[in-house]
Amino acid sequence: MAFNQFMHPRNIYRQKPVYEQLAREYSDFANHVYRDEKGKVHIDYGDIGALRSLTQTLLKKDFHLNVQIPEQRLVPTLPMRLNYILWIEDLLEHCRLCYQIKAIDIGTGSCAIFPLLATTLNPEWRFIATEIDPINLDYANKNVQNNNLNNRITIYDNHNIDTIFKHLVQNCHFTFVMTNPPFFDDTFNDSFEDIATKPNGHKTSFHWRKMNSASTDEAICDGGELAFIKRIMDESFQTKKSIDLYTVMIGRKKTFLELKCLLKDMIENKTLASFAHTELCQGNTKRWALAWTFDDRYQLANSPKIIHLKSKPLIHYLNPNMKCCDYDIQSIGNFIENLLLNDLHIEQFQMIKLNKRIEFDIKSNEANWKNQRRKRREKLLQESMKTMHIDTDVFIATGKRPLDNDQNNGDGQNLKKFSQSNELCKVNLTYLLHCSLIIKRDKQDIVIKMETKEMSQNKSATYELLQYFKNKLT
Ligand SMILES: C[S@@+](CC[C@H](N)C(=O)[O-])C[C@H]1O[C@@H](n2cnc3c(N)ncnc32)[C@H](O)[C@@H]1O
Repeated sequence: MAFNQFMHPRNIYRQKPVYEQLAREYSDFANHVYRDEKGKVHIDYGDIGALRSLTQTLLKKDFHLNVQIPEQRLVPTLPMRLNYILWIEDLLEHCRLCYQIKAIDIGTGSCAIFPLLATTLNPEWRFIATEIDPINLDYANKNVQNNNLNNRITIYDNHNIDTIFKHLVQNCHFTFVMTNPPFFDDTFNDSFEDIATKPNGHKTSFHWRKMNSASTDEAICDGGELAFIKRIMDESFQTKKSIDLYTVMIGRKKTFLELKCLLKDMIENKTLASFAHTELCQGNTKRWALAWTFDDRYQLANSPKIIHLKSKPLIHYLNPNMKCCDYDIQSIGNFIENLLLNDLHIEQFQMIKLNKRIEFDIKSNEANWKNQRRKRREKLLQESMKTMHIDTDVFIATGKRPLDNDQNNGDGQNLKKFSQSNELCKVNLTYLLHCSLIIKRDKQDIVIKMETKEMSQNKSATYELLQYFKNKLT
């Protein structure tokens, strides 16, 4: 379950469900579990019946949703679908889109999983959910009715209609569009592979098509997901601000990178206001999502995202002749704690003192470690002006001194931007910086080891903070 730690922070399935307990409570699910030689309960991830039962059972247990999924139709994996919905919630929060939320789900499947989950989590939201497959349409309608959601979710038969969604938007405004599009090209040459963990714990790579019960309509469209999403993009250029946010879930990294480049070009050509992207992680599977908008009130570029950062630990050997504090783990830990609190004003950190090491977990949305040299220069300048009896108020009030250059102005703006995003990130739980810092011995030496953690928006903040500590720990 390599990627579970990168699931959305509000995803309840970061904690894997306990199959033994589920089997005790739900008899249908109990038919699909087995015990290994140590007595631990598992399901066979290669058995579509078991996966179907798992999704139905979790929908019932965790969301009180009663759902039927027919054989020969796609079985949605719940944690991944939930990741996508939670990211959309973040985007709406970021854009302050809170009222009268009306959405379109393109290709809702038999389960109508996105509208059912999203309206259960957000009692104000309403959906039009489209489908072309007759069996899916039938089941989606029943699933909506059986859960008494027909006043909030409308299933729409898109069959025989050439456009994907733009016909729904005439004289209507929607808050967002979402879709998990059909993924395969009709040439059947797509090698869309997932990595699965066998019950014995070994990893195996398998061809997804052999593993899922999806019908041809569900899984295949001309040109695969890339062509389908390009059609959505084309239509979005006709509907523009009639929909606040356009979002898509993507199955292949290659498609994601190509679409991201397209969106970047559109931003450069000023045909689009902004766009955002994120990773959606579950178990051993990773998907991607993109969002774009034509409305420049919504600054998607600095919206919350989850990126799986493969980071190498940064290790720094401390100088035994350091003057700032004693060369022992306790003193260095206290010195760093003091810097975090009183110099960097970071309040979101934990310090754990263990027998032979001290560990910190640090989160921040303020980059106060930046521009330390400039800050020192400013302080010195102010002090020297005071002794020269020059009125420093003018400079301090405007933030401009004769020595200031564009770089300095830019940095000031950056700091402001970070503190603004602080407000937003409280809800979304992503940070400008999230890292661990460990102080420990390596033979005779003391080292600090820093590593970027999952809620960090990028890796550079960890490098910068290490640089800051290096300058202080002399
Ligand atoms: C990959 S499935 C996704 C199903 C569901 N949303 C989920 O995430 O499990 C894609 C769905 O899109 C439907 N579909 C394909 N082309 C469509 C179109 N032009 N309009 C609406 N739905 C379409 C398929 O029938 C299929 O159910």
